[in-house]
Amino acid sequence: MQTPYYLIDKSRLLPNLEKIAHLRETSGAKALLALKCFATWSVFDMMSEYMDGTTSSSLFEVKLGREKFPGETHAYSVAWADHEIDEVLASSDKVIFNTAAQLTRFEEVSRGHTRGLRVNPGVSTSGFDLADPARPFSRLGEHDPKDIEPVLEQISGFMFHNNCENDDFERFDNMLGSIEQRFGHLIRQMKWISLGGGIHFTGEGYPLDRLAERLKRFAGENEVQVYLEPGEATITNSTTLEVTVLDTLFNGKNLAIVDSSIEAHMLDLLIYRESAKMNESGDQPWMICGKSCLAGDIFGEFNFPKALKAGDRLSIQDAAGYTMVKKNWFNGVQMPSIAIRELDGTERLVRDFTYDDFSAALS
Ligand SMILES: Cc1ncc(COP(=O)(O)O)c(C=O)c1O
Ligand SMILES: NCCCCNCC[C@H](N)C(=O)O
Repeated sequence: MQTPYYLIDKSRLLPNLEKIAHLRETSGAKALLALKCFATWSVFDMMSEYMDGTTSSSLFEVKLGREKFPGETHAYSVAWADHEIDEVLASSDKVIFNTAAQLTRFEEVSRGHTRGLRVNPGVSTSGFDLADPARPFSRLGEHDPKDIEPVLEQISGFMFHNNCENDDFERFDNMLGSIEQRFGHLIRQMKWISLGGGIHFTGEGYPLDRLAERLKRFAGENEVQVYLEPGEATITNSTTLEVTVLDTLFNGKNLAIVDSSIEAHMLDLLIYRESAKMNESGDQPWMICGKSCLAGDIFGEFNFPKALKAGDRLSIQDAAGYTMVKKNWFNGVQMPSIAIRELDGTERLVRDFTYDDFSAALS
């Protein structure tokens, strides 16, 4: 297959899905895939056997969830536009408003639909200001019980999303405790509560059964159906970005230029200033660089067993979350195709991109 391409390996996706299924069974919580993180629908048939549906951040994600992923479709957006709301309602099972003002604005048109409100608990686990829903002056949800009380009658659920790559169960437990302390009297008047995404419960060594027990207790004590919205936890470590070395040079360090671009194909790494991951080792350090014009288009520095040369194939690990949904045509760099490795080891191409797609993205 011609590089670059994202390779979704079902045998690496499966263990995550099995953990999700275990959590659902033992806790009673429902799990919705957060499409903002991963929306490559060619594997939705498999994922939907282990999950309850999808949640969204826009009208188009709502429509994709409804069209491609069997099960429940939750519709959330930071703000719905007047011209969107009819389609949002037609394609969703629940609509979640970000503010009481949006709920009020669309109260009449959404009457009869299952409705919820995003609540911002004011605490989060994000180490990144950029991804911290509880950052100062956050626009993400209502934070004051006084502003929520007047609209309580119109809703049956809340959505909290305040975790970010949180692999620390104690921290999750404490934060849920503080949510109960501050909003418990309101939660107990609801039928369902979504606790959002950002819990790294599919990670190695995560105490899944303690999480299940905590969620079950939360659901029981508050008499609510719990939902989780895992994005990253669902697809972590399932996918690689397959690239080829196009050129090498030396400028104080060994540099290899590959047929991909961090800015175009793994943008989150650049945004959050993180290195890509590679399963390589050896005593030869190489900097792996992208082919866009951006000086800092660098995937990271890795050790290899021998010198790299043009034509070498490399696999960049953990390339599913917030990659394919954010890929772009910067510099007109060839957009990676998407391929799937089936459970029997066979690989098939499910999407490739051509000059026509590049041209059609603009006018
Ligand atoms: C409301 C909501 N739910 C779920 C998620 C998914 O988070 P993660 O991919 O970290 O699990 C996000 C991330 O932005 C979110 O904002
Ligand atoms: N790896 C660096 C942090 C990634 C942040 N995750 C994506 C966004 C997140 N779900 C959010 O709540 O904004």
